[in-house]
Amino acid sequence: MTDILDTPVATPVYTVPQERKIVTAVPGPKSQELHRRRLEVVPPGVSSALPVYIAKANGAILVDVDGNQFIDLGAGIGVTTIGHTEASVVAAAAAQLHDVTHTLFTITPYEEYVRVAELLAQHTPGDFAKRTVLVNSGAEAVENGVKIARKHTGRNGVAVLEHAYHGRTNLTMAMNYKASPYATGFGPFAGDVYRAPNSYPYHDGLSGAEAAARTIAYLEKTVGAADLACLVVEPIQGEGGFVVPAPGYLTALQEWCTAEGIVFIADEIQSGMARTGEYFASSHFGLVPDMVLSAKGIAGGLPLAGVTGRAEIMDSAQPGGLGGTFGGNPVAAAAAVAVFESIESNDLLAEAKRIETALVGGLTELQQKYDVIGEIRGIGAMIAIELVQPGTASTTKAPNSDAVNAIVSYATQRGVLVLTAGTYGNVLRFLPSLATSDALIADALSVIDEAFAQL
Ligand SMILES: Cc1ncc(COP(=O)(O)O)c(CNCCCC(=O)O)c1O
Repeated sequence: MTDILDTPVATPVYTVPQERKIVTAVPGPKSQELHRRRLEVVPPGVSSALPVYIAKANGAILVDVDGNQFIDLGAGIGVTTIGHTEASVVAAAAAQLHDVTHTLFTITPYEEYVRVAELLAQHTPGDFAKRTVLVNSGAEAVENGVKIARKHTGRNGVAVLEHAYHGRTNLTMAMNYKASPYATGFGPFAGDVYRAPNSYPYHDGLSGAEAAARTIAYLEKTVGAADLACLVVEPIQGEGGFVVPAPGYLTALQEWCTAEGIVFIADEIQSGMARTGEYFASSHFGLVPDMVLSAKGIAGGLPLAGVTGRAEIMDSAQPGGLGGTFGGNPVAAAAAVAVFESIESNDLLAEAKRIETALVGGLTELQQKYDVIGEIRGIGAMIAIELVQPGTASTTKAPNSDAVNAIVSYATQRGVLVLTAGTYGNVLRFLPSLATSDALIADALSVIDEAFAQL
């Protein structure tokens, strides 16, 4: 039998040369003109990390209106995981646009929604009956996961972890750890949300069992299991800085939840959909969540999110209790089917592992040169470096956000788009699409090497 790794993966055909190219100042003149227009009609609350206006995107490359080409190491914060304008996604969405663009699934359903629910049942961890409700955004998925857990348990309490991020709606703002810029001034916030210490091995030095005992003790004292509907956990914390918990931490939390009748919800909105080399990061930790939340990469750039859970939990919601006008839109659902098919046909789980090797190898070389690189962490194509003040990597590990900002600025001027993260803004995160070649990663890291040398 041919090993899947021996199966030739089709060489993708790109519509944009996969190379970095800077031909004007960044931002260029056309971007600057567009920015002037934007300031007249878009509030500053909608900020842009890099105010260059993108005219085309394909594979791992963004092309701005001035003809500059950027290596995109952010994928729109983990959305274009299989590559920008991936051919099969474009074809599936285009075909669907000609057939059905909208009916509202809760009025007259259509197959694409059902097919996505079947694929999520197949690829989320756990061999049991599952149900999925499709919505439009990650925060909407979190909101629906919480309300279904509350209905199922008859309890109100929502437990979350330090350094978590879950969205920008009223409930999810209350669930986030960092207030600014997401929540400042936007209160009052939803109640019955209880935040406990997480596992952050680089800083706490705790084993998974020790960190889990701390989390559980905190929740038992501040709210009590009997009042908790759910515990919502990112297997790898995204906006919090790609914090990978200590081995055993997450399964210890899940065991406690199971024993106490608390719904364990894995927020896989940033870590899911092949990003880490598994369909869902939970699999790396032996987790079988009661509910898995998906979004971002699921539809290749189109807005779609899923709440997938044990049938007996999901079926707690009364008929008509779940829905929304655009939830599971046919075009987004068709794109999602193409994403799942592309992950299989192009062996993208292996590509994520390839990218981990390329990124970790290159970043390890940089860490040997620059002592401000405190830790390299992450899994698959979800890798980050935490930057610390010089000389503190093995002592206080004091955050160094100035270095992060200087590196991002240097890199973007030279055609490499890399994103920040972390509660203290001192994390550089790498979320490249799985279409990013080793050569592009090496080129991008050479620019980041120059940036470190300039610090
Ligand atoms: C784990 C996790 N859960 C939930 C969400 C929220 O998903 P939405 O699709 O942005 O609502 C996210 C979104 N993270 C990026 C936010 C970007 C921004 O708003 O500036 C996440 O990472």
